[in-house]
Amino acid sequence: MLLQLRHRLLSPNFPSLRTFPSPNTLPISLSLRASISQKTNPQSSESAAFARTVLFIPPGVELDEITEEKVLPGSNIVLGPYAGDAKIKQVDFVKSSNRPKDCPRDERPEFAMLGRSNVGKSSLINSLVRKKEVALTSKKPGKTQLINHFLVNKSWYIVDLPGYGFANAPESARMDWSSFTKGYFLNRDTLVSVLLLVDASVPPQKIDLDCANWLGRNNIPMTFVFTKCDKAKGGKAKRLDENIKDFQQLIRESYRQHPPWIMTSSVTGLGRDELLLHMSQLRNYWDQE
Ligand SMILES: Nc1nc2c(ncn2[C@@H]2O[C@H](COP(=O)(O)OP(=O)(O)OP(=O)(O)O)[C@@H](O)[C@H]2O)c(=O)[nH]1
Ligand SMILES: [Mg+2]
Repeated sequence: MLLQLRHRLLSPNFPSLRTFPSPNTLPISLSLRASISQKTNPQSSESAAFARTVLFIPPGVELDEITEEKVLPGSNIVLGPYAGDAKIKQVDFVKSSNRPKDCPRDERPEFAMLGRSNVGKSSLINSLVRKKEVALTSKKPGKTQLINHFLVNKSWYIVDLPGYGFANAPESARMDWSSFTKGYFLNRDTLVSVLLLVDASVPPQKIDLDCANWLGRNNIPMTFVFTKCDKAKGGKAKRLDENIKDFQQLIRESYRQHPPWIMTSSVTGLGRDELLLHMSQLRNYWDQE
């Protein structure tokens, strides 16, 4: 069912098949929309290659239908015919599990929040559902310790996970990541996509790239969600844009097609509606397969 989608999202890079545009045509994140309007001319094979490698083109969209308006602001995501039902009317906490096998088994589709401790996973959940304390957050890393399932509109799950890369959490509270990753990510048939959160206010971190590469190698669909994009006041705006661009450049070295990415802030709500639309198109496609 997911194979087709997974394939579209994550084609591991084989050097002989590289179709990346030359570096000077690569867009930087904040000027992506401008770049697209200059380049999405369906008559040109260069622009088709550009669109295919840089944009996330969901099922049901033909290359020659893509216009600038169809790309969600602050992202590389093209909106397709499966988008809809992006409003959150109800959210219910269902359960906390400390083992993957204790997670709900009712076949509803789910999205998992993954990323370093303190990157803003729990905050993003609260922002998406527009409630302050559905998921508990903290200034101190290591707040979320269990697998938490939240049921949205009685039909799909958002899953809050403990962060990785926080060495100072007490041993008893720390997750065994090797058994967790195997147990959860590799066997969770209802996982529509991982939302891999990356802090846009710091330069690319090896642990995030390792995580992305592990997901890619295992054909687990992912969307990169850049967090804390409000931390861009004054001179920091350029730095934030450079962090995102540098991260994307590193990812591009591993993928023939770029996975979807989007810029967000849980403080200002930036990217919230766009991310919900993206999740709706992945979910609706998943549902009908
Ligand atoms: N400026 C800013 N701060 C944020 C944003 N998102 C989260 N934070 C802050 O970052 C800190 C960590 O947020 P959490 O949501 O608890 O992070 P987490 O990824 O769930 O962390 P763990 O549960 O420890 O893995 C808190 O102090 C948040 O207020 C954001 O978009 N902008
Ligand atoms: Mg958390």
